[in-house]
Order: sequence, then C-alpha cells, then structure tokens
Amino acid sequence: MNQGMLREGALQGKTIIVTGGGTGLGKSMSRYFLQLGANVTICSRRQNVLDEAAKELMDETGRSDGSGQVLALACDVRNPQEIENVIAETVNRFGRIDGLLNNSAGNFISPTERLSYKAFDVIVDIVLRGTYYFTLAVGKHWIENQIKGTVLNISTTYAQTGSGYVVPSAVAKGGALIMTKSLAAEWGKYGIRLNAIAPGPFPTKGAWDRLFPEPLMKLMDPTSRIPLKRVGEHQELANLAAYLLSDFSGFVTGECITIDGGEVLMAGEFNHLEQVSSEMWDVIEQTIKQANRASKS
Ligand SMILES: CCCCCCCCCCC/C=C/C(=O)SCCNC(=O)CCNC(=O)[C@H](O)C(C)(C)COP(=O)(O)OP(=O)(O)OC[C@H]1O[C@@H](n2cnc3c(N)ncnc32)[C@H](O)[C@@H]1OP(=O)(O)O
Ligand SMILES: NC(=O)C1=CN([C@@H]2O[C@H](COP(=O)(O)OP(=O)(O)OC[C@H]3O[C@@H](n4cnc5c(N)ncnc54)[C@H](OP(=O)(O)O)[C@@H]3O)[C@@H](O)[C@H]2O)C=CC1
Repeated sequence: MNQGMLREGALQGKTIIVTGGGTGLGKSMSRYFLQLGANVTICSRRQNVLDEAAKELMDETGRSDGSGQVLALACDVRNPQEIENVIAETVNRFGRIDGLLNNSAGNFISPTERLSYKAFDVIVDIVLRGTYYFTLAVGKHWIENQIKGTVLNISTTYAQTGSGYVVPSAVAKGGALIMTKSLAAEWGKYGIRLNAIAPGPFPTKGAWDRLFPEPLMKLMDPTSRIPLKRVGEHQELANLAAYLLSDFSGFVTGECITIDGGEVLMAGEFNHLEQVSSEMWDVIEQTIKQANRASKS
C-alpha cells in the first residue's frame, strides 16, 4: 500500500523533529509529515546530506501557505549541547515543538567475538544514549512549557526477542524500548505520550550496506522468512508513524507496534514446515493416524 493514510492537513500546525531525517526511513517519514502539513526539523551528523534532503523534500512537497517547511540542522545525538541547539533553533524558526521522532541509529552485523570495546560503545551511544538525551532535552522543554508532546522511537523486532550478530544494536534498542514504556508511565501526568515502532526489513542504503551486504545477499532471500513474502514499503511505515505522532492516537502510549509482515511470528516451532510438500503431508497424516489407531488397540 503505497498511499498516504491520514486526511489532508492531519499534522497541520505541528512541528516534528526527526533525527536521521536526511536519509532512508527518516527521510520517507519526514516527507509524509510535510505532506500532512507539519513543519519538520531534520537533523543528523552530515549537514551536506541534510541540505540535499531538505531541498529535495521542499521541491516535492513545497506549500505556499507557510506550513510544511523543513529546517536542516547538523546534530550528533551523542552531544547534549548540539541537541539543545536543535531545540532552540526549531522553536526560533517554527515557534513550538510537538513531536520528536528518534530515528537515528548505527548498526552493522558481526559475530560478537570479533567486536572491539569501541564497536559496542559507538552503537550504544548513538542508539540508547542518543535516544535518551534527545528525549530528556525535549521532555524538559515540554514540561517547563506545559506542552503535551509526543515521542516516537524507531525500534526493531529484535529489541524484544534479542538477536545474534547485532548484539550492540539489540542491547541498545532493547534499552530504548524499556525507556519508552517507563517514561510513558512517568510522563503521562504531563500529557506526554511515548510510543515505538518495530519495523521488519524495509530496504534502505544505510541498513542494506551494513546488515545485508553483497556476500550475504547471494546466500539468502530475506523475504523467505516473512509470512507475507515481501519487505516493507516506506509509505506503510510513514502511515503508522504519522498516526502515532498525530492527535488521532491520543490515548495510545507506552506501546510498541510491530510492522514486519509477520517475520517475528516465525519463532513458532512448526512454522518452517511450509517446506513440506502436499504429498509428504499425505504420508505424515497416514503415519499419525496409524499411530492413533495403534494407541487405541
Ligand atoms: C540476513 C538478512 C537481513 C536482511 C536485512 C534486514 C534488516 C532488518 C533489521 C534491522 C534492524 C536495525 C537496523 C538499523 O539500525 S539500520 C541503520 C544502519 N545505519 C547506520 O548504521 C548509519 C550510521 N552508521 C555509521 O556511521 C557506522 O556504521 C558506525 C555505526 C560504525 C559509526 O561510524 P563511526 O565512523 O563513528 O565509527 P567507526 O567506523 O570508527 O567504527 C567504530 C568501531 O566499530 C568497529 N566496526 C565498524 N564496523 C564494523 C564491522 N562491520 N565489524 C566489526 N567492527 C566494526 C570499528 O572497527 C571501530 O572500532 P575500533 O576503533 O575499536 O576498531
Ligand atoms: N531499514 C530497516 O530495515 C530497519 C531500520 N530500522 C531502524 O530505522 C531507523 C532508520 O534506519 P535506516 O533508514 O534504515 O538507515 P539509515 O542509515 O538511512 O539511517 C540512520 C540515520 O541515523 C543518522 N545517524 C547516525 N549516527 C548519528 C549520530 N551520532 N547523530 C545523529 N544522527 C546519526 C544517519 O545520518 P548521519 O550519518 O548523517 O549522522 C542516518 O540518517 C533506525 O533507527 C534503524 O535502526 C529498524 C528496523 C529495520
């Protein structure tokens, strides 16, 4: 489904900060927020990437009524001063902040025993510390100014199950998910909501270069493990993100919604039996029935 879900203007008057908004899924979600009338600040480490993305997004979605504007600010989410600068510049430009989308991440696949100490730190610092720092800074701003803001954290399905070969990411995403739920309980009294999305595979250059590189691609088809037999479309994720950042989800908080074509369900012990042919099922059925009869005699 490659279509926008919410009605036109559904995010009009809102300002949303999107970390990692210059590439991949962050850029796709930002595009949809702009189409729905939100002002969006995109931020990440590389100003040139952000500037290019901002131009592309404005060319595609540009509106003449003053809404749907993009601000591109360099910010390393590991640096609290740079985060505070993004908040100040966003308020200065758009007057307010209503939503924070923590989407920035670092990740790569590797057997854990091959990792250095620094390799763990770099991922945990971007994903867990960065998400906490940005949420804390924006949360303080909202509490001080009595704003009922909304945080949306991009998680992963393995934040709940764990996964080998991406241990630093699993640890960091797992921590960020527990932070989402913990703060949803604590800050509910301020009207602040926090939710998360756990996407399955959605092709992006950033993820594919580091998680599904050429040598692996030759070995496996990632869709074979997915009950719906396909990867996600960016608009499908953008629809869910826009809903969770909009007022339509006003009673949803502390939730993590999985959007993965059923991939996590494959943990079920018998799900791999789809490889068994119809003829083989005939044999299996007869064998079981024979055993049933034998147990009655
Ligand atoms: C099997 C089928 C799968 C299909 C695909 C499905 C995917 C679905 C699920 C995925 C869920 C999550 C996805 C994501 O998070 S995608 C996001 C990916 N995007 C990014 O990572 C963007 C930003 N990343 C980066 O900038 C870099 O990758 C990095 C995180 C490494 C940070 O860069 P930086 O320049 O700061 O760091 P260094 O290059 O200096 O590296 C730091 C240490 O890490 C070590 N390192 C780096 N890469 C590897 C590697 N491949 N293996 C082992 N170690 C590595 C590096 O050596 C440094 O350590 P040392 O200084 O001690 O050597
Ligand atoms: N694609 C997929 O299949 C899946 C993705 N996800 C999640 O979706 C999100 C987006 O990933 P995706 O679009 O695929 O990959 P990208 O690599 O395109 O996105 C990662 C973004 O994070 C930014 N970033 C990295 N380090 C920092 C930092 N220190 N400070 C600020 N920004 C930083 C990068 O920008 P820059 O380099 O300029 O700093 C980049 O824009 C991530 O949270 C990822 O974990 C989850 C499940 C599946």
